[in-house]
Amino acid sequence: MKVVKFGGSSLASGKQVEKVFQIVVSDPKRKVVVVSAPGKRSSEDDKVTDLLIECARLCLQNKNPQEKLNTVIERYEAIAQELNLSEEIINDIQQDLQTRLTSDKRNPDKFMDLVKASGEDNNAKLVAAYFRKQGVEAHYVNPKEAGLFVSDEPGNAQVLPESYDQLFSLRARSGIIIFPGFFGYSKEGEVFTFSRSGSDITGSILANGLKSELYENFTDVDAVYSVNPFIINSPKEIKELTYREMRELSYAGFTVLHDEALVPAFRAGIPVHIKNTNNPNAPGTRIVYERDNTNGPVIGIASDKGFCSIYVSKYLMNREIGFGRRLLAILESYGLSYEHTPSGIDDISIILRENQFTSGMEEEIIDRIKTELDADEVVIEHSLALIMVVGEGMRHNIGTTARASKTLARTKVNIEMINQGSSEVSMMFGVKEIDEKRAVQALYEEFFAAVTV
Ligand SMILES: Nc1ncnc2c1ncn2[C@@H]1O[C@H](COP(=O)(O)OP(=O)(O)O)[C@@H](O)[C@H]1O
Ligand SMILES: N[C@@H](CC(=O)OP(=O)(O)O)C(=O)O
Repeated sequence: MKVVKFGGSSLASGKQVEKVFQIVVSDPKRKVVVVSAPGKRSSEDDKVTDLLIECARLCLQNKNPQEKLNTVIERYEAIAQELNLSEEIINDIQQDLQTRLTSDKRNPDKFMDLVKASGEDNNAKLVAAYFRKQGVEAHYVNPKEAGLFVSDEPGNAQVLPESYDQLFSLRARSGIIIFPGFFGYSKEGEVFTFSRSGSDITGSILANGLKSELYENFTDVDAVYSVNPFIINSPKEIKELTYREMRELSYAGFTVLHDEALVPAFRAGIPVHIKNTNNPNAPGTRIVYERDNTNGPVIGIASDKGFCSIYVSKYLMNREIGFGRRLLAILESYGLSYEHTPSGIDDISIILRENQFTSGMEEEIIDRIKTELDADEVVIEHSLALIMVVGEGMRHNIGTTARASKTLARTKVNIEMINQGSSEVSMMFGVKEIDEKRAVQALYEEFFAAVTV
């Protein structure tokens, strides 16, 4: 059997839901269908999840969410009308939203998760109703009833290991299971969501729990491209990737799959297949343990903005036992997570996402590093982009780093820092945000101009 996940773009309208139905029934092995909330119908449109977040925010500020709420309901209404579903489903959704929006707000983060999760929950009910209307046995299954338990971290939940065994029993159910993505329940029975785009994670958890032969992830592109299609027009499609390569690429900016979504499938050895709802006959991209290494050293180039670096230098830092630990402990005390720590003999840089800083935090941190660690220099550099060049072939190829840095030099992009991943399947270049696009374009030319991926 197969677990199939459809993203928000695949469920944005009635026409899209019809495509989803056709895809599911065309293969009897497609037993479990994980759905997201309706996404954007066009680039100017809103995602239902974003509208729900806005509704919850307004409620928390004691403001009237009615206008936003109406827009959410209109989205479901439009889908239901296109699919000729009865009014009843919309009444149920309306009632469900009212109940959630008038629930306990003493813990704002929990309230937010309860409202956010309604996007997928109500959509799963709607999709199940449509499948039944088409004469197919289909059942909405609630994550609590199925045993999908998660940690109680609002907006960032993690699956609890015992869930996997519980989910296995779903195999025995008759018909097609329509399962809402993006959230689970804590042991206390409260709703907690994964981080944004987390329906990908739900699909992978179910694939693992149900020991599925394949996890198919349907989205709105024909394949994972070797570079973000917003940076290069029609980039080369990737046919096959290893889990390690995809994990690095999704973490570094390939938003087509949530970066945490591979782990459950990987642990159970389940291949992941990315496919296009709008073009299901396209071969798509397979993510597997091992692949043939015939494409050259690099399989993909990802990039992301919004980073900063805390540069710390101190003469004889190399001899000072515990310096790194004490430096990271300062960041830990502010709840900051870091991405990379390239270092030299007397200096170290900590790379982190700059949106984690609250006002005044930066000055305090500089001050503490200077006084507590007696550092000679502490400088925070903002507006950095990280470019990740990824490929299993890099391990066996000499000179890939040299090729990449020469290319950036030729393009007149200054490299602020370099980090060769210890896994040897990636190398990272830090550049100024304004140089990101040019840098990625030049690297793409260098590594992909004459290559089949
Ligand atoms: N390297 C890449 N390959 C394919 N798509 C990418 C890549 N990098 C970013 N994307 C973006 O990911 C999008 C699909 O992910 P997402 O919007 O989350 O879809 P869904 O609605 O199916 O969850 C694509 O439309 C594309 O814009
Ligand atoms: N709807 C949620 C979860 C999700 O996975 O959505 P999508 O499949 O549209 O990325 C979000 O927007 O974060």
